[in-house]
Amino acid sequence: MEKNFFVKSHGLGNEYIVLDKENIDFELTKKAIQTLCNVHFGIGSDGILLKVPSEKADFGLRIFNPDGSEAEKSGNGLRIFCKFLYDYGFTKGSKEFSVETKGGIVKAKIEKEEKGKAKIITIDMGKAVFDTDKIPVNINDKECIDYPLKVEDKEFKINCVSVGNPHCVILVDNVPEMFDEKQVKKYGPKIENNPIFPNRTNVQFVKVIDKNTAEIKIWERGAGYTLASGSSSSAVASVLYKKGLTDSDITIKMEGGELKISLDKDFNIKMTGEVQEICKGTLSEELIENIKE
Ligand SMILES: N[C@H](CCC[C@H](N)C(=O)O)C(=O)O
Repeated sequence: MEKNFFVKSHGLGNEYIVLDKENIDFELTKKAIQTLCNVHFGIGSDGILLKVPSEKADFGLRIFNPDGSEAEKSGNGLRIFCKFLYDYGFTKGSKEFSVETKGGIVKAKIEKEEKGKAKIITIDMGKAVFDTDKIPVNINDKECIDYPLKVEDKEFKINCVSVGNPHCVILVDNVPEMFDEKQVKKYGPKIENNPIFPNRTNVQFVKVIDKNTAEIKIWERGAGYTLASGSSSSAVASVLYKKGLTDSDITIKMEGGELKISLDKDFNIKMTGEVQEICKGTLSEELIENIKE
């Protein structure tokens, strides 16, 4: 692989740049991440996936948001990373392997390939956790379900969960006006940065369609409005199942496409969906010089 080789892929329109730490000759600083993710000064992306060594799993992954912050988990990011590992020969043909993330070790399975390239991937996203001290959410209650949160002129009933990264799930049935991109972009950051979330949070606005289908709009921590999110889909499915609003197998519909989520009775999550490579190449010397400044 050439020095500073990169691949850019997307999972349902939520795109990432993949880099291999052993193959780049610059530090992935906050400035480097922000530049690479910027569509004008860099490649443009919803985040960076950095392949790193692991002692505990077959592979290691660090996930960075465009604002430079590090995420514990990313569902689309994991599917994109596992496609990269399989397509570029790192798994030596194996279709099942493990990946260590900041939010725990996950198992991956290449479900479907076409011409030797991974197309559909299932990720065991780990277990949904509702304990407020583990999410974390700074409120006195042990769990944060239907908790009233005032945000400017609105009061939301929030449901918080961690799937490795923190999520704040809001059903729109009593705030139907919130199922709208403009409204999500207005209130999303105010919730993301609310002081009850010491590590900030991802935010989802949810419309339940039936017992096996929900539709969501997403405001991501450190990334903003995105067309799809695997960890958000996992978080929403867990909250809806816990509240008895849906069954344990659910399709989450998003602007960028849909993901299949299945839960067991202990809230262990499986997520299945497509991934597509967009482009690959090497970062130019001039870009790297700018990043290093
Ligand atoms: N912004 C998220 C990470 C990426 C999540 C999303 N892209 C996904 O597919 O899960 C966070 O800071 O927790």
